Amino acid sequence: SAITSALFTEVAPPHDTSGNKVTIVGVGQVGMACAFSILTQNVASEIVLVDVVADKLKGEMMDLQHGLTFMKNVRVNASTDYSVTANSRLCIVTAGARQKEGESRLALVQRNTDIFKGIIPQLVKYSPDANLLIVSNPVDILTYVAWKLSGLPHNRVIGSGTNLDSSRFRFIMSQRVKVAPNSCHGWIIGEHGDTSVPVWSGVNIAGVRLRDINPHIGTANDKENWKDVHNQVVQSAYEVIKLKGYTSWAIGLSVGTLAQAILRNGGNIHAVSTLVKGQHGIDKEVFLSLPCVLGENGVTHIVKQPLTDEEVAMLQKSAKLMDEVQSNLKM
Ligand SMILES: NC(=O)c1ccc[n+]([C@@H]2O[C@H](COP(=O)([O-])OP(=O)(O)OC[C@H]3O[C@@H](n4cnc5c(N)ncnc54)[C@H](O)[C@@H]3O)[C@@H](O)[C@H]2O)c1
Ligand SMILES: O=C1C[C@](c2ccsc2)(c2cccc(Nc3ccc(F)cc3)n2)NC(=O)[C@H]1Sc1ccccc1Cl
Repeated sequence: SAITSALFTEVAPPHDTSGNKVTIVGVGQVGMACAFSILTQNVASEIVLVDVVADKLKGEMMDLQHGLTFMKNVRVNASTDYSVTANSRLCIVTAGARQKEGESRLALVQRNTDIFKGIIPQLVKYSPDANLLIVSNPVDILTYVAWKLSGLPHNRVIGSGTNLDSSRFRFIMSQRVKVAPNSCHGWIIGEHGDTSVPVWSGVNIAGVRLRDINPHIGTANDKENWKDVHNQVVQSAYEVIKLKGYTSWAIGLSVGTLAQAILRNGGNIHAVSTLVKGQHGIDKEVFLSLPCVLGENGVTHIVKQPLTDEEVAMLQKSAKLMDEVQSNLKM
């Protein structure tokens, strides 16, 4: 235009894509909480939103764009056409149908698997070198589905897994101990949701294991009933659903932290869903959460936690059930 040609002398053609591009598929409650968390944590230089509902997609894009004067160097774009996602370093998938009251997990899985058939191949077509971060539920099975549909190496297909479960556990623990949640340490592993596995031997404050103080911690005959902390992780998820109808802020902050570890090649360790075949005697191709080292090549290491026979048995039970569900899926 007359103004820009009066204003600028072009020196070189600007690149139309930036180095730290993150795509988020699904601009529902979770997807937008992830977008806002990534925006405010300065994780990406460009955020691209994709959804099938064009009006909602454009509205969410505009609403974020109107706040960019308060941010430093980040751009926001959106389209229902996947070409807008080209050269993303990380693609986060929150798309899918929400669990309906009383809906069986298997019904939800097939519905979301069918949705993934239209998403995952498109993401890989335009960003073959990206990491995929799956959030949609049931997240462990859908991370397996995404891996199979993507053809990517399994280390670059990650599920948010028990990262949210673990953050709820640490918060609830912090309320008991009355110190900051990030000073309370504990790892929930295995299958995300109702059947997750708390590793009581690792629950600690400043490296002091609570089990060394209370040897019965996590068992039925523990006077302080610490097992209830894990029960509350599950109950609180249902309570939030009952109170507000969905969950968003905690999962959004969790995904922002995972994105930061991946995009900054941080080497941070998080409980995320990864291919666990060969770990803890699991011989099936299933994705469960274990403490993983995260960087720009996805999951580079899995921490070999010493587990009790009971903890191993719970992981193997989840692995068996998920393998059965996966074998019944029409991919
Ligand atoms: N892993 C976790 O810890 C965790 C936590 C909370 C929610 N979730 C899951 O995240 C998912 C999203 O939850 P929500 O509350 O945001 O649901 P939502 O219904 O608010 O949003 C889902 C979005 O996906 C979009 N969508 C549907 N089909 C699509 C397609 N083919 N392509 C692109 N977009 C599509 C919808 O238009 C909608 O905007 C659910 O599966 C939920 O269970 C996971
Ligand atoms: O995985 C989800 C999806 C869910 C959810 C909640 C209870 S079971 C699944 C979620 C998000 C959005 C919609 C719904 N709907 C819904 C869930 C259960 C139900 F019976 C009816 C509707 N649920 N909300 C969540 O916080 C997370 S984390 C979570 C869930 C169960 C145990 C422990 C954890 Cl850490």
